[in-house]
Amino acid sequence: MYELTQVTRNYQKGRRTVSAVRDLSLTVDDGEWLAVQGRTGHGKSTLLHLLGGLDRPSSGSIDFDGRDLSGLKETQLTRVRCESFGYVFQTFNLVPTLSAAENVEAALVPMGIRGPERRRRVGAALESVGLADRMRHVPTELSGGQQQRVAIARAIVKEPKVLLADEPTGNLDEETRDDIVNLLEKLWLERGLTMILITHDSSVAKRAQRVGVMKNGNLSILRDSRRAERRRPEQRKAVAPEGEPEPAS
Ligand SMILES: Nc1ncnc2c1ncn2[C@@H]1O[C@H](COP(=O)(O)OP(=O)(O)OP(=O)(O)O)[C@@H](O)[C@H]1O
Repeated sequence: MYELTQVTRNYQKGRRTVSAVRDLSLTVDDGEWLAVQGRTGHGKSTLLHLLGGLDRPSSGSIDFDGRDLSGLKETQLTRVRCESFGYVFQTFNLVPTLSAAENVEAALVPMGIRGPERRRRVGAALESVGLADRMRHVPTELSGGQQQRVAIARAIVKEPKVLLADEPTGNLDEETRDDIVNLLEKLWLERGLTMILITHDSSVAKRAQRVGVMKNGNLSILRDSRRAERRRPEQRKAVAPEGEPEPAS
């Protein structure tokens, strides 16, 4: 799915060059769930933006399903973003004047999906996040957890291959956090998504198949239970103790 080779993303801060991501090489399997932890300012969001085609590397390549994202023209990249990637953010990023259904629908407009098919997909997406009865509510009429569910519906309504989530539970209380992680896991399993999730919360990260830590722009893998899970998927939740760091692969 993803093959990152020696990816670096530099930013200019006055005269100083900051390498937010530095010489990072990483492979992400089709259908895997990778959690990324790390202290603030160590490049997690920058990595997620690069994976989602929202930003381009200063050097190195990001191969996604056989295409180097860094070499695509803007129109091609927009298309890949639109069709293949769903995004979920800490602050939900819903349009305040639009209803839940309209917020979800907005993701389908650039894809040219119209009429009854659009309505069907919006209804199904809101139903799959448990909000079929809140379609006409605007964000201020919804709780934080419900707003994040709308944002998740907006991400999955496109039927993307990849779900990229930046601190999706960062603004939620513990109980709501667990509900949202359960929902993300259900969608990941049901839809065969590749899921890459940034979190400061170890109790969220431990639910993933693979956990990495970003430090100074590079990623070290702390735990990898993909092989064990492939053998015994029904025991997924039973696998897991944290291991020693090893280089990203
Ligand atoms: N657009 C930008 N322009 C300049 N510097 C940036 C930009 N985006 C990120 N940086 C810098 O790159 C470094 C990594 O930032 P990034 O947001 O990726 O970290 P992070 O690990 O996601 O942090 P947090 O947990 O606080 O979100 C920081 O030093 C940040 O100031």
